Amino acid sequence: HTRPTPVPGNLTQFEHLALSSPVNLADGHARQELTPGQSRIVGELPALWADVLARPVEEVEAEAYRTYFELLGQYGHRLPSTRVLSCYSSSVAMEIFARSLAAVADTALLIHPTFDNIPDILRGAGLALRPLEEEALHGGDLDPAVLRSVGCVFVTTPNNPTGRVLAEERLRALAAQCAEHDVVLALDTSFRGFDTRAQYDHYAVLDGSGCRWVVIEDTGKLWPTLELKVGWLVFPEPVGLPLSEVYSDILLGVSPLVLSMVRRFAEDAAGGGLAELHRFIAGNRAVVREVLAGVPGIGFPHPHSRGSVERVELGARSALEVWSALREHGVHALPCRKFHWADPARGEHGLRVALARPTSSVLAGARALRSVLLPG
Ligand SMILES: N=C(N)NC[C@@H](O)CC(=O)C(=O)O
Repeated sequence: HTRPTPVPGNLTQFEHLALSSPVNLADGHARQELTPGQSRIVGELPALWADVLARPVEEVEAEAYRTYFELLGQYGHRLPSTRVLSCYSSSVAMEIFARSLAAVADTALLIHPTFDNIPDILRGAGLALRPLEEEALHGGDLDPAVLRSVGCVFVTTPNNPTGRVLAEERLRALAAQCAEHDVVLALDTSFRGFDTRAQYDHYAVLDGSGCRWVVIEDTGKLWPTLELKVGWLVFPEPVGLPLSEVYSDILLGVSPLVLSMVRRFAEDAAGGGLAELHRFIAGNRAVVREVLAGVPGIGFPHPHSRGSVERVELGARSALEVWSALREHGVHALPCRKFHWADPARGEHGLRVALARPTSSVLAGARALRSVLLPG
């Protein structure tokens, strides 16, 4: 008699359960097959190892973030005031940011919904949180009374799991409000690689705004690099946060081999790989929508999302019950309850499906979901 698995307490624990499952459509990490160009880079790793041994690490690091940032339209790293700190992952970067922010502020205004490790990390650093609904963020200026009550506005863009992108004009207006109220503006841009609408030069806008800002960039969601990735903390000096000091508590630096591999993947992406990835993800999104078409009560609340995840609304069905039924088929998706960190009930009927997977896995998972939704 096996003990029933307790319901995981956060999204990453759901994802951990999925790691060894036959069809893992839970986490937002890239698990599609390597392209031929990417496979060739894997074959180059021994040569890259020798190459980085012969070069200064700061040169390898600058080459990596320049190539990656400029692949995605971001040129502000060239500004003399810009600092870039390389971290083992975007969540490590987030932890460093949270500890630094907590040294100078006690409350953050955080986009809602979003991936729950963000509020968990911010609260873990002792910060109180207020939710910023997407509609309010995209709708126009924020309420000055709210801005006066927080030390930071934190926005995930493109957002997870909605795919909603902060448009350039909205970023400009938000940064101006943050400058006016001396509120730190923080952006988590982990999904920007999937959406060209998120690839206008954010740094040009931020640098011109006069506000204090921090951007977290992430290479880990785009390419299937077995968790070999970099999270970058990007900010202007002075930013009024002890980022460098807290960084030095956590690490000295990331592997130059990983930096160099990221640079090569970014070069391959610039040579056509990124457009191919977008087509691949769009194809997998179409598979999910086609297989589930016609199932009563099913909805796709984010029709314009281009991110590597798709939220499916299940009508009156409980996402947790569907998640359990899917597990019987060896398939894992992600119940959306915990994305709604300030109002979990709004995630009760949502299920997120990962799209950065082999198309055969997406097809198998969507078919299993259809069979669970249409029993008999
Ligand atoms: N440090 C954590 N918790 N990592 C998981 C996170 O990367 C997964 C994610 O962002 C997503 O599945 O959308």
